[in-house]
Amino acid sequence: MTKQALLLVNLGSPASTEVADVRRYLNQFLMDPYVVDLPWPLRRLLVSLILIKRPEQSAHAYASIWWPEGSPLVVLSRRLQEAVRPHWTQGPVELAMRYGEPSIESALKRLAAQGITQVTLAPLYPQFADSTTTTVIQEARRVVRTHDLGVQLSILQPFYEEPEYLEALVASARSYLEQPFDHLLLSFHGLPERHLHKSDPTGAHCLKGDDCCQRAEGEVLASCYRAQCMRTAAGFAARAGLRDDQWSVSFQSRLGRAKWIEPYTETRLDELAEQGVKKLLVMCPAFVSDCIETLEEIGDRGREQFTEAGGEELVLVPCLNTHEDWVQALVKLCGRAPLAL
Ligand SMILES: C=CC1=C(C)c2cc3[nH]c(cc4nc(cc5[nH]c(cc1n2)c(C)c5CCC(=O)O)C(CCC(=O)O)=C4C)c(C)c3C=C
Ligand SMILES: [Fe+2]
Ligand SMILES: [Fe+2]
Repeated sequence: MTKQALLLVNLGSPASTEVADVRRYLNQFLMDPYVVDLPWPLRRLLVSLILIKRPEQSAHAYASIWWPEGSPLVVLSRRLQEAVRPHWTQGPVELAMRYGEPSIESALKRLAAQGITQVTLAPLYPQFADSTTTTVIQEARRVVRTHDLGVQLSILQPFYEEPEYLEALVASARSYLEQPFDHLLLSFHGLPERHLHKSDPTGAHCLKGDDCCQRAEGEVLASCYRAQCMRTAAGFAARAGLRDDQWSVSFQSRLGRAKWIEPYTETRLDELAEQGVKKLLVMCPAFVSDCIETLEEIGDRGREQFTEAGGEELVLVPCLNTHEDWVQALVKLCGRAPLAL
């Protein structure tokens, strides 16, 4: 029987916390036209400006969360790969990173060298964005085409409101939700507003009115990152049995001067402390593996900001990582991935 390989793809990290490695990683990441979506000369100029100070700051942040085995994101992704292996019986399970190593190119070439012709590509992002999902798919297609690998791709679709994903999220958070808390903040990675307008197929829906994301359906929902985040949050809250006043949504990791989607996590942390929230739970459902954005931005800086603003305790709920229910969910979702045209 023809083997069906599974290729899990996460974002990637620098090779080490050395400033030079962080600069190389940030350059590859930010020069991706799906991430900084400006014409090449402007993108080159802007990224070069960012690369003056950012590598040093980011290297410092990475050093504060780095594990003896390496970057948490890469280590946790490897552990996920190992956990998925025994359940994916159709063929080999490979892991790649969109930026840095192991690359999508090396993983696909390795599979093709084993005679694999069918690959299920799994971008590990629950919500769709050009800067995550599209760039992974395009890179995989480029590699297959350029190296004439003769590989046919099936592609895991954004799973932001798939019951298996939401139920795994609830199971992974259960022990935290059972303890007393004042509020749950669901903090998603942010996105420049411009990216939403670009992927809005109607050109007239996104960011029009306070409830455009709640109203999004069909092709608008399929391409709106913010609307998908709202669906994840509402689906999670309903399954976890939370009242509407017990939770809210925010967006973190803003970079540069452009307007990013709101509300900003930084603003919400101050507001919640001012409103008298003492014990705050924070979950980050845009990330399936803990990484610098969860461990450092929320777990370190966010915690400090919240307590300085008057809060008492910020508890970071771990990402899905290798939770058993998530492993089972991922295998099921990947098993249903449609063949790409
Ligand atoms: C224009 C810049 C960025 C966009 C757009 C963006 C979208 C985006 N990113 C993730 C997931 C992750 N991002 C991570 C780190 C990270 N992101 C940016 C910038 C943009 N992201 C930078 C510069 C960095 C590096 C860290 C830093 O210098 O601050 C990570 C973690 C990587 C790690 O090694 O731990 C993840 C994961 C999503 C889901 C997303 C769009 C929705
Ligand atoms: Fe990012
Ligand atoms: Fe939208």
